[in-house]
Amino acid sequence: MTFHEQERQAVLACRSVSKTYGSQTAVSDVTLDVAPGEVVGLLGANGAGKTTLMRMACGLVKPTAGAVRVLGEQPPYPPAVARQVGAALDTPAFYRWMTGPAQLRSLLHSSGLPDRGEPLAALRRVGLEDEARKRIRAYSQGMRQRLALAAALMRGPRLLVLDEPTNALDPHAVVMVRELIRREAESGTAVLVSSHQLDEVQRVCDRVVVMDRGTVVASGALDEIGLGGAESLEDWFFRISGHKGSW
Ligand SMILES: Nc1ncnc2c1ncn2[C@@H]1O[C@H](COP(=O)(O)OP(=O)(O)OP(=O)(O)O)[C@@H](O)[C@H]1O
Repeated sequence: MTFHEQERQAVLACRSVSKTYGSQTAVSDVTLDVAPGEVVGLLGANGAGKTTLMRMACGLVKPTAGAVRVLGEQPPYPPAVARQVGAALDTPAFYRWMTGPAQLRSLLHSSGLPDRGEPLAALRRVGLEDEARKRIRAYSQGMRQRLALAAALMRGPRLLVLDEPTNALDPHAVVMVRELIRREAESGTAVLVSSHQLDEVQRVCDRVVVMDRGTVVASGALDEIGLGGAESLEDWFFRISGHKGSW
């Protein structure tokens, strides 16, 4: 497949993307595709550039150089494309006085969409149906994280961008999120997910991309990166990054 055919097939295509903040390079010359039905894990130490790359993918941060495309369109995404992007990034901004269903409904309305039952269905998918009457200010951190996931899923996205979706979750919720991500991918959604939980990444991702100080230092399909014998993704990560204990 040629480079251009590959780009046409990808839901998300990042081409030589960089982002600098003053003299600080957050992301440098990253090229990355995510195809329909593929789950790509973004790995790397704190400050490696994962969140910045994900923000650029969602059109929230403008690249200093290079191009990002979702479904062939560059940011700012037209509404028809923006609706196909579901994102749960670091600290979601919720109206804390609202209930979960009211918050999700308000997100639908702000994009000009009616409520056809998506908010309650999404809350059920993340196991928050019993919290429907509670105001968000009374949610635990894990509940807020699940609400962010519900918001990302609600509109049936073709691209799902999840920044550390399980970091505050209890073990049952971690399994639920894993199954949910796999189910989304099986239905054709392209998923880009960052995580420091390498055992989870190994369970859920088809391919991993490792970033270090803004650049991609390794990448590959999980069945191709040569996890030797009993080697885990964690062992592989430390072997290729050569700085055990730094994240
Ligand atoms: N708005 C900003 N202004 C200045 N520097 C920034 C900004 N956002 C990110 N950076 C810097 O860019 C680099 C990459 O940050 P980023 O948040 O993308 O890393 P990360 O891989 O997501 O880290 P973590 O694993 O801790 O979430 C860091 O050095 C960070 O300090």
